[in-house]
Parts: sequence; structure tokens; C-alpha cells
Amino acid sequence: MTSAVTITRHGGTGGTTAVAARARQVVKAYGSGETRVVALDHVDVDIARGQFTAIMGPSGSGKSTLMHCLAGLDTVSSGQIYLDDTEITGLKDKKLTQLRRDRIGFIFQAFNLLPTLNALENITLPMDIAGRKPDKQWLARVVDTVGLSSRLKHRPTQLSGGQQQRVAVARALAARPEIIFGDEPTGNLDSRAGAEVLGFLRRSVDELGQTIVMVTHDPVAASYADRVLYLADGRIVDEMHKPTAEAVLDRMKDFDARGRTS
Ligand SMILES: Nc1ncnc2c1ncn2[C@@H]1O[C@H](COP(=O)(O)OP(=O)(O)OP(=O)(O)O)[C@@H](O)[C@H]1O
Repeated sequence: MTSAVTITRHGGTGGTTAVAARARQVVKAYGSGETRVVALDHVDVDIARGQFTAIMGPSGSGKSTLMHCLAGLDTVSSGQIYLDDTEITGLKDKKLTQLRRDRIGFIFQAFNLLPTLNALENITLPMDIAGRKPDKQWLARVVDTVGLSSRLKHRPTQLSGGQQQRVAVARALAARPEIIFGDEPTGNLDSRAGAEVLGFLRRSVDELGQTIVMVTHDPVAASYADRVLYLADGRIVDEMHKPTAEAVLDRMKDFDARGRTS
């Protein structure tokens, strides 16, 4: 009897296609009648596997809404969202919860660590809840990549903000999700701790093949990404590959100036 071996065709931590997530003609509207707000207006986007993508744009442009729709945390009004080959729009609640748990990782601005658990227990908690055994080698590599080996027995209150966010990053990476979504993951950190966490996110893409999508307002944070998508009024209006902080800042100033003159 031969045993089946799964080989990932395009590298990375899961999935079989070069595109980790897709949005097709996605519309998201809140409210109705006079109070109707179109947060996403026919958005088409492909998120490349094994890449770090930043989503930028002015306040209210739809960044969080796009991230939440891509991650199956929010429903769309029309259009389709795919994770790898799975269409997630239209999935029933139970299947969607399962998919988020098994295939997606999250890093939010608030670290959301449990105070009574130590760093290692926090990192493995989602897998414990899902009844999955952590892959020990992978876990060791993740812990090493985020530089937490000597802090695993510490509780969150015994860690700095940057270290706590690194625990949250390790928690997201440990389950080897196909894609990680971050909503301003360094928003609560000072610039040094923020740089540290962003460096670890970058390494997880380069060394572990992780796919990451991050919403940010910060040109320096965006410069760690491979690609920046710019949203305005619920539409993707521009993108930049291999961004530098200066180029991102210039582009933002350009948008501001155009916004004021139009
Ligand atoms: N639950 C909601 N009910 C009604 N309107 C909403 C809701 N959530 C978001 N919106 C509206 O949708 C639009 C997009 O919001 P979203 O939070 O996606 O923007 P954002 O670009 O992430 O903004 P910020 O940078 O300020 O966080 C905004 O006009 C917002 O007011």
C-alpha cells in the first residue's frame, strides 16, 4: 500500500493555489434608505499566497470591512469571497466558524491573551479548543522565529506589550493557517516594539511561507509588506509593490491633496 503525500504546489503553509483569497464584485452596505452606507463597492482583489499584503486608505474607506469580509467575520451584501478554492460567502454559520478556526489566523490590536495562562498555553489554546495536537517541531520553529523561547512560562502581565503581541503572532502562526489577518496589529505598540513585531511577521512570510493581510494606517508598517492596496470610498483605487515608507507616505499625501481638490 502506498501512502499519500500532500505537497503544497506553491509553497506556503497550506492551500493548493497561488491565490490564497479572492474577492469578486464584493459589495457591503450597512443600513438602508437614507442611512445606507456602501462600505465596499464592487471590490475585486486577489491575495497572493506566501505574500505580505497591507491594506491602506483614509478613515472610513472600508479597510476593516474588507478584511472582515475576506476573513468570514462579516457577511457581504453581494459578490463572492473565496479562501483557496472554497467559496465562503454562503457558507452556513457552523461551517464558517469551523473554517475560521481551522484555516484562518487573526491578530488584532488588542492582544486578547488570557491572563491566567502562560505564553505557551496562550499560543496553543486555539488548537487545544479545536482538539488538535500542536506539531511540536513547527511550534518550536514558530516560537524561535518570534523570539519567545525564553518567555514561554511567563504570563501576559509579566511580558512587555511587544512580547505580548509576539505571543499573539505566535498563536496565529502555530496552527499553520492558510492566511493570517491583522487589524492594526502594531497599533498599540511603541515604534520599537512595533518594528519588532513587524519584523517577525516579515520573517514568517519569508521563512515559514505564511500569507498575511494587514490593515494599517502607518506607512512604516506598510513598508514591511510586499504589496500595498489603497482603498478609497469602498474601492481599491491603487496598489504598490515593494513599498518603501517614503513612497507610501508620498502616495498618501497625493491622495489627500486630490481629495481636497475634488
Ligand atoms: N456596523 C456598521 N454599521 C453602519 N456603518 C458601518 C458599520 N461598520 C462600518 N460602517 C461604515 O462603513 C464605512 C467603512 O468602515 P470601515 O470600518 O471598514 O473603514 P476603515 O477604512 O477601516 O476605517 P478606520 O481607518 O477609521 O478604521 C464607514 O463609512 C463606516 O462608517
